[in-house]
Amino acid sequence: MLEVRQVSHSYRQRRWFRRTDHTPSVLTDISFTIEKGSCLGLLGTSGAGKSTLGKIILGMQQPSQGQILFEGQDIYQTGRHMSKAMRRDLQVVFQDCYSAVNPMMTAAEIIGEPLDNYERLSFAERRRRIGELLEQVGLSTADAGKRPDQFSGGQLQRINIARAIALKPKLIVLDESVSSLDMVNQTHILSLLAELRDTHQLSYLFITHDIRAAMTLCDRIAVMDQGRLVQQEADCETLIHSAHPAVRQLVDSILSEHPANRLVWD
Ligand SMILES: Nc1ncnc2c1ncn2[C@@H]1O[C@H](COP(=O)(O)OP(=O)(O)OP(=O)(O)O)[C@@H](O)[C@H]1O
Repeated sequence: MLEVRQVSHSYRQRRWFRRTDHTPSVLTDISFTIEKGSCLGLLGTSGAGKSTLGKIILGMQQPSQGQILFEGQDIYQTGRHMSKAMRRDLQVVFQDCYSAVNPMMTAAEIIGEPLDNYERLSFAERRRRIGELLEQVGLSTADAGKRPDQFSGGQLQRINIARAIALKPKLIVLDESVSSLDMVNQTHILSLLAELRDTHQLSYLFITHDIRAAMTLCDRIAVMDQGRLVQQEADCETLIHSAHPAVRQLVDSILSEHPANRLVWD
């Protein structure tokens, strides 16, 4: 469904009285595919280039080189912006659930926004769809009139997920979508995402630095280091025992949280 083909990128820096400069390469020759109904975890430490790649896949940043093929079509083929139909099929859920919403809007207005942009629904149908979406993400129709400050972080992320699935997209980029939540909420949102993937045949690109979360949700995990894809595995055991320093760093960062694996100083 999605093919990232030999993508490289460096940001341009505009300077006064000088030609535009290119910064060093942020992404180098990245290739992978995501099949329908599957979830690829994109892991890497801070600055590895994960969010840049997410933006490129979402049509927000044209890559310096390479192609993003969505259902066989290059999303940048018509210039700098992707078509409206493709934008509908590609949605995103960001890490910061509070800044992703307008604090003055109600849950119904937030979830209803993409419906208003893409579909001409009657008042009753719009209301029915919003109620259905709220229930799909584990909230209730009674929450429709509440504003963001009346929800917990976990509940508000559910509203963001409801907005992302409102148009029945084919692929959702989850950019650190559970990272700011506590462990209990993380677990709930991860199982909600798994349930939605199965019922709607959704595909996910799950961007994270948390290998545990990735192993919970993803069928395959790709690890990035300094703009390069250094390992891609479907089998968690193989990944856990990888000798690559970038993978080891991610694996060791979770193991050290377990008391039995902590260093003991005499
Ligand atoms: N708009 C920009 N202009 C110039 N450089 C940028 C821009 N956005 C990101 N970068 C640089 O690109 C590199 C990769 O950043 P990116 O945000 O993609 O990494 P990341 O893996 O998502 O990191 P994090 O996990 O901290 O969000 C970094 O060195 C960053 O400074």
